[in-house]
Amino acid sequence: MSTPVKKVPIHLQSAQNRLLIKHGKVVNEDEITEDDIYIEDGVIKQLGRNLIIPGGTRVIDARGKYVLPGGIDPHTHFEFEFMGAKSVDDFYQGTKAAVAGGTTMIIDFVMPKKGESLIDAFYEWRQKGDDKVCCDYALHVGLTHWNEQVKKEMEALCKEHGVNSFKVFMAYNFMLNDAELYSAFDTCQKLGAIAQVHAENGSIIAKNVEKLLAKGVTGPEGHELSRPEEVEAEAVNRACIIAKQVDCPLYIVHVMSKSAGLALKQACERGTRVYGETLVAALATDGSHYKHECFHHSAGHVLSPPLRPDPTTPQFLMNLLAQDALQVTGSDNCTFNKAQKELGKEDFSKIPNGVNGVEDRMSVIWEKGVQTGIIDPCRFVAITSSNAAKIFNIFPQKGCIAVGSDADIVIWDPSRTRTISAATHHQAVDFNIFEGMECHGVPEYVIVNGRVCVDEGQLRAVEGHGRYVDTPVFAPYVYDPERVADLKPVKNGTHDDSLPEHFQNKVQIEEKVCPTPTLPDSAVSTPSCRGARPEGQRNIQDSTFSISEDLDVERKSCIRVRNPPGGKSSGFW
Ligand SMILES: NC(=O)NCCC(=O)O
Ligand SMILES: [Zn+2]
Repeated sequence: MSTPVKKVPIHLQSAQNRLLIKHGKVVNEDEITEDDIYIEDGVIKQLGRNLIIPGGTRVIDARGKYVLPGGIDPHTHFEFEFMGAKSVDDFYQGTKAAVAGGTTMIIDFVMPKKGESLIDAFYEWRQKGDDKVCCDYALHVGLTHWNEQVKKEMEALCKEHGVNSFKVFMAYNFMLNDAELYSAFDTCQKLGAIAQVHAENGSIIAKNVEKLLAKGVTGPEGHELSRPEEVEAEAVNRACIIAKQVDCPLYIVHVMSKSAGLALKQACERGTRVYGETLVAALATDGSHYKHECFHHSAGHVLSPPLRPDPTTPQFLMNLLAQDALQVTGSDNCTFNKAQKELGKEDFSKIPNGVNGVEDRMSVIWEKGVQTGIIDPCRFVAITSSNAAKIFNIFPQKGCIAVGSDADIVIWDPSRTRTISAATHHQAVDFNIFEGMECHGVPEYVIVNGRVCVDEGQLRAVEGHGRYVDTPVFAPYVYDPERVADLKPVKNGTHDDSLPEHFQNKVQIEEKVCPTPTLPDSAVSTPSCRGARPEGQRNIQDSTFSISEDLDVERKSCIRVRNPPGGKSSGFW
């Protein structure tokens, strides 16, 4: 376990804002190149061979290693009050663990209580996250009820708070009915947002739970029995049909079963704009654990939708990822300790739902996907970072190794192995669903916004080092895929203080909101005004020399960017 590192005042930070990564194999979603990477002030400034760089730059030798974009985990629940308990990984512990495993950005879910203002809940989440995050983060917002006020607040969240995704639930006691789903999707479409869906038929589940408990089935095995896979598949299908009526792009979170994956694939073939996320849990474990004699073991695996009893499910889902029938992997990290899981000791329906995964996602997916030969390293990058960055409209700032992109980078040693255990992981939770799994692929260095946060395997995460990142509406990869061919990131060359071409192509620039934007329009990147950030905190190290001094990240943040609405299409990869 590492010791937590507290925020270091700017004047005491040591000089290490310049890094050169040499001799590695640079993996992007579309190609592998043998380039060196020069990083300064948190941004990739040069990519290529024989780079001319300033003296005093730290050099990391990545010979024999892959150099990957840092992972983006688009599905976490840190410090989340749910089913009578609060998840034990907070934004510090959770993002620290993320970084330890090679993830450099997470997207968490703001979850308003039923009837609560969405904006109030958003601020509550910012308060929980801003000072604690060890890596960048963004927020989706849950719609736990539906009315005109919600609609208004969705608009404000999109226009003023950098939110472009809203999650609706078809299960739990805050689920929406079909008419409400229709209105929520319609609103998302008009705003240029993405609708996310927890797809399970909540009414069927409630009846099944009643029946099972009446029959005396009270243990964790009842969890999967009450939510069989057709109950998931039916909801996926229904959500797709509803979304298609209003032409709303849809993102199905945590696809956990073969039937649900196939329902999604078929909807896509029928012309629905739908993207699918599966979980690392679903790719590496299965429902056999619900039959384990130890309550803590079986309850430790309870999440919704459940792991499936069919042991061929994990490989089936990996194949769907390989075929691009699914596009994204998340963790749905929502961790409850053994004592909290005991809330459901007498009744499986009261076991707080959720498992770990934010730390182990990268290694486990490498093991089950690349090591087995089902996917190659490029596809690994696509499903662990680039596709999420595209869907949530932060590509190529994130999810990409290109000139002008954030220096969120993992140097990955495919020849080393590690064995996962709750005894050695960095998460707060006292259980690990991947206990004992040996994984090839270890992050030897993890660079977060230009700072080396895992250094030769040693975790040096910094509380508060991350920023809130806006996710602008009308993601071209979702709303305007025909234009995507023009949005190629710059894969070599030097940052010359002007906006990299790929950013120019991508965005319409709109100066507003912040009082003193002094940066020229040409030097704009995607993140926009973020609140509650002390002046200077983003500058991670002292610097007396810069080859591109004009690109001041703090000032850069004061210009908003917005993507224009575009045409429609049924798919983009
Ligand atoms: N998935 C789960 O079981 N817990 C987290 C909440 C949710 O995503 O449904
Ligand atoms: Zn979730």
